[in-house]
Amino acid sequence: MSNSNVPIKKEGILQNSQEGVQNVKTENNGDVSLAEMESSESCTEEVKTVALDNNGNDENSKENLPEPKNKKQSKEDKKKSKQQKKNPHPTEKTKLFQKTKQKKKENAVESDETTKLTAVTATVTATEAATEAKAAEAKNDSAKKIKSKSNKDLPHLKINTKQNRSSFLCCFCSSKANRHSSLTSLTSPISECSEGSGAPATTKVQLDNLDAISNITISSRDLITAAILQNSGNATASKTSETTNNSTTANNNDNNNDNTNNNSDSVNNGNDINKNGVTRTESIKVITNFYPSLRPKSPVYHRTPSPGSKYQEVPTSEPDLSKQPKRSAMKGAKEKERQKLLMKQMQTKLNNHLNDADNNDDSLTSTSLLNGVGDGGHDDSFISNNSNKSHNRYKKKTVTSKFLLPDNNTLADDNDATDDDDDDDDDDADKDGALVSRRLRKDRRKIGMQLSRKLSQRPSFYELQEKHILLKQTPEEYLKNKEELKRTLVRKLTFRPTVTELRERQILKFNDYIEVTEIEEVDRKGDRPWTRLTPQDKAAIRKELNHYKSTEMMVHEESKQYTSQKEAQDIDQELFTEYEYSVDQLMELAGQSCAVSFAKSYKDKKESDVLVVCGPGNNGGDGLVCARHLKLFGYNPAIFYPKRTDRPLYHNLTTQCNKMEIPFLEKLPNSTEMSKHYSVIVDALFGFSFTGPPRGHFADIISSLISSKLPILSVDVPSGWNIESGNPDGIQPDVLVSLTAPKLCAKHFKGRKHFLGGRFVPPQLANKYQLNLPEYPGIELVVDITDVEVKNEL
Ligand SMILES: NC(=O)C1=CN([C@@H]2O[C@H](COP(=O)(O)OP(=O)(O)OC[C@H]3O[C@@H](n4cnc5c(N)ncnc54)[C@H](O)[C@@H]3O)[C@@H](O)[C@H]2O)[C@@H](O)CC1
Ligand SMILES: [K+]
Repeated sequence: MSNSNVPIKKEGILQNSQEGVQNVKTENNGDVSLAEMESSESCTEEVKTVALDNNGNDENSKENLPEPKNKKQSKEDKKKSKQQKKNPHPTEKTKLFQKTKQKKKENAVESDETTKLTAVTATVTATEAATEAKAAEAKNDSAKKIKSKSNKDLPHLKINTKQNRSSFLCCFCSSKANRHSSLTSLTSPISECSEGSGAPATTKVQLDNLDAISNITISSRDLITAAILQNSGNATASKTSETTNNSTTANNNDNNNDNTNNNSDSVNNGNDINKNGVTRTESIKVITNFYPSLRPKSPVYHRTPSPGSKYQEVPTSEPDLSKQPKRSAMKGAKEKERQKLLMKQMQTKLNNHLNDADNNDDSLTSTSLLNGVGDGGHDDSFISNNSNKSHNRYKKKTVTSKFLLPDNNTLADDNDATDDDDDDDDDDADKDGALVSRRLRKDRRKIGMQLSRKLSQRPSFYELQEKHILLKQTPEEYLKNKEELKRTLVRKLTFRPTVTELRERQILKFNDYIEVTEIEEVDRKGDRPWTRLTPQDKAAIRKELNHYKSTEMMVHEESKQYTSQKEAQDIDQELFTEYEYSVDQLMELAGQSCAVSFAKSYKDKKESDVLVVCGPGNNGGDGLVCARHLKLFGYNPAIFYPKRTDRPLYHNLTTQCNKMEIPFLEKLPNSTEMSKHYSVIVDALFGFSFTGPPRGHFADIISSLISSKLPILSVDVPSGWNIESGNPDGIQPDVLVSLTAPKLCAKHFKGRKHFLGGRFVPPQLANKYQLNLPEYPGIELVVDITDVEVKNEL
């Protein structure tokens, strides 16, 4: 059975190269040829692949070209080909080639001492010497073709120079120590391995060229691919090696007849066995970081050369597909609980760490990072900083770590599998560990700041109470406060004033009783139906009522001859509305009537000073007009006008007084000064619209007027009097000038003179309201009614 029929794809796994990528290749001619791809600084990330078809041929090479070579190598190959043509003895050629490569390898060791390598174990067996000549010829032909092609166009191994870890394992020395030595010094010939004594000379030639493949980095994906392929290849080789030893040898002989197939097979079939019984095996052990399940549980790579056997058995190990993860990657029902638990642990640990000094690396290294707590916890791997070895293995996860967790015991299994390999990288692990520590510290600070900021933004206790999230009081306290409030209100109700007290304070006003008397029936049927009362009808009704009230009706004695305040206001409004008088007209006549009454009353006080006190209403306007006429009559008036009105009428009246050089007092003199400077006071504060007790400063003004003891002439109504009942404690004017008609309160006037002014009331209106006004004598504007019995006052 020919191994060439097994489509095995192999990649040279190299690491950490800054110099480029190189390829290892064997030939079926028994001689080991190394096709080195030229190193180039510009292609540190370049990926070179080898793609093989099912026949084991290189798909990338349409012409099945051999491995690419640089010019220098091509020249060397040319020389070797020439030498082979001249002296086709394979042994001498191999020796020369080995010497050359040994020198190159030593130079590479000096220039690349700091390079890290992980894992590649390769054993290559050579074919029989009889086929070397033919293979050399084929190689020579291939090298010529390569000259015309660039390296990029040639078939190549897929090698990524990204830094990563892998294991390099010597198949000849399966022991830990020797593997270690092979890893740390890949450039040294494998023949130096003490336990690789079983390796034939041809193998030494192959491994001597490993210096060219040192220090090359591959990606994780490549490592995984290589691991899978390598494992399958090893398995295939192991299964077939024992049973097909002889046939394999024959097959190799067949392959020698085809140079192109030889080239491919030499790369592909690392487990091929030549007829000398030397096993050609490459073993690659790859430790992947992201797919632990792909790793063999017990990675044992044995080379167990059987005595007398021509091949080497390499046991393989399959990935344990039945292995279950410790935590489910799916978001299950318990996922939230698990996340809560992790968050609790994280917060506890963070609080402890935040209290520690930032430069305390030891405390940091006692923590672990947990990935993906916030996003579902898909990655449950932990990093334990107690072990620097683990840092290196998990450094990629550290970059994406988000939270700290106090857990460092989850790497037991992984460490078991990699302890031996990680011993080789202690120095690197220290550096990586420092990086991880800094990263951890940075993440920890960032998380700490975020949490601190969130904590600082949390609502306070009182805010929660205001938002009714937290109850301000317990239910018991609420009921207790409610009962207390109820008792307080009931106690206050018991202290409320009685009806009598409210009546005394004039808060409640109502009649104590109603007297009902029987009267004779009155026929009120008219000649025509009453639909709308005319003013004459109203006047007739009012007259009838007044007559009835004054003669027959059993009413209060004071109400028999006087009308109400309401009636006086109605007459006033009717003058303005029905008779279309203006206020100016009536006010001028009213004021003039007051001045005439003043002159009639105080004939001996001409040229004396008169204080005219004006209020805010029309009664005050009457006072302004009176003052102007007093000025004209020869008196010396002064006006105190504390509350002025902005209406044009009053503005004009004020202006007129000013033009008449009547002074306006800014301040009312006290009673003493008032009595000293003035002879008479004209009271024009309030008229018939006054209600209630005087408000504001008017009470003091009225008191001052009373205290002055000066004679007071009141316009229409003594200010501060109740329009119907008067005020015995108020102003007691010397002269009262009633306008239009005497008001009910005029009954209480006990002064010296009582005049009726306002000779402007139309007779119809007087008749309407049954005023029974006295006749004005002659052309007088006023009539003295001091001694006249007034029957119908307003
Ligand atoms: N048809 C008539 O009888 C005429 C009446 N005239 C005069 O107009 C007067 C009526 O004028 P008004 O209707 O403007 O009334 P008032 O001149 O009597 O005064 C009303 C003003 O006094 C204020 N006031 C009322 N009660 C108060 C209180 N307790 N404390 C403090 N301020 C109080 C009111 O707020 C209002 O500004 C009559 O008395 C008379 O002097 C004349 O001007 C023309 C014709
Ligand atoms: K008055």
